[in-house]
Amino acid sequence: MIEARGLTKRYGPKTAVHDLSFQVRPGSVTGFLGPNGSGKSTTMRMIVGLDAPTAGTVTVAGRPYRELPDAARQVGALLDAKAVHGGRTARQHLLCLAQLSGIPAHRVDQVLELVGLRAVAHLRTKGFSLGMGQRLGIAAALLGDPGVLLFDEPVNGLDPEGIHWVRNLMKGLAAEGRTVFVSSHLMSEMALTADHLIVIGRGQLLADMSVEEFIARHSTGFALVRTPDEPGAREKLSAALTGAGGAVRTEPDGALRVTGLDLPRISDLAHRADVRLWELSPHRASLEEAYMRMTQGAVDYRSGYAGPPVPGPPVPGAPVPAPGAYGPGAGYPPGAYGPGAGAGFGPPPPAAPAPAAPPAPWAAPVTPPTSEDR
Ligand SMILES: Nc1ncnc2c1ncn2[C@@H]1O[C@H](COP(=O)(O)OP(=O)(O)OP(=O)(O)O)[C@@H](O)[C@H]1O
Repeated sequence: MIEARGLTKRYGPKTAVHDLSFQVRPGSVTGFLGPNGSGKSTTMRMIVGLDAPTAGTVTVAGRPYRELPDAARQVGALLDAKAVHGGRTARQHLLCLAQLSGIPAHRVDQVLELVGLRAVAHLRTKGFSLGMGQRLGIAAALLGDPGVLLFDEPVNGLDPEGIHWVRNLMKGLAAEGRTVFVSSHLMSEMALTADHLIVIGRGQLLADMSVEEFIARHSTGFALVRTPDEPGAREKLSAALTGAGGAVRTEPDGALRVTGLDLPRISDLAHRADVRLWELSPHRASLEEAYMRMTQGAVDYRSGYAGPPVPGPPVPGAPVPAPGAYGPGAGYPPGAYGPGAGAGFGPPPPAAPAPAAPPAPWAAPVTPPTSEDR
């Protein structure tokens, strides 16, 4: 188990991690999610003693990493796959690490096989592709057969087959009872890989819950309501909906996004307010959208292109939804989207976790690089 308490890291005036407290438990994959620069790598570095906390503590199996007896056999980490001496072969690189930690040489061949690099073990790592480098980093993390594993963005640079392999590897390691902590900035990836999520933004904890709970809380239904472009129509409807207990926001395209009221009620309220409707359709927020909404105030680096619509500001006069307005029970009643619930209902939530993959054949062969790569 990994346990952080009030963990804080400041670099001069910059607070990279602020008062983080969480536990990462054995037997499951815990996803560590946050936008770029949110403090994931800093947190992981503090877990393995590469950075000292400014305040607070973080322990592995009850002790700070540096006080762990035989730490290399207890904790394995992939933090920076590029931190490899390019002049060494993959096997030499792992042998050096093994010797430093008193790990027998035969374990090197085991992990090379496990990560699918056996065929290229004799090649210098400077010719390795990004994906091969990631596999080598994963092999290094597995060398000591540790009970606690940390992976910082392990699918970076991997092709779909490699991503699938990493996913199964993480799940397999957790199924063996290990503690698996894996960072990513992709909610969609974590929804498929992790059992539990720790979400941070600007170094602070935003969510700590199971993936199931995250889905239950954030994949709530909402209705999109569109009125003709008549003066005051939208405002009149918005007032009627909020008066009836709905939460209303304006989408960038002018549609109203309504939670807390079912479709027939919205229709009745519109009728009573004498507002015509051009659209009344049910939707579900995707997990990616929920994650973006959760972290949008905590993004350090934003592109000029705003991307897909994130809910806009509340309609003038409409109350801002209370915390939890989008939470359990705030959307349509269970089954409102189910079979037979009505025509024109939207698609199911797109990012629901996939069924567990069958036991993984972890070793996946890698194509050796061409001579140009070397
Ligand atoms: N050694 C350092 N000196 C100064 N600032 C640092 C240092 N390391 C990290 N930071 C800053 O701390 C913040 C958190 O960085 P960190 O690398 O931990 O984030 P991250 O969530 O891992 O980001 P990414 O997903 O982009 O890797 C950033 O603003 C970063 O610039």
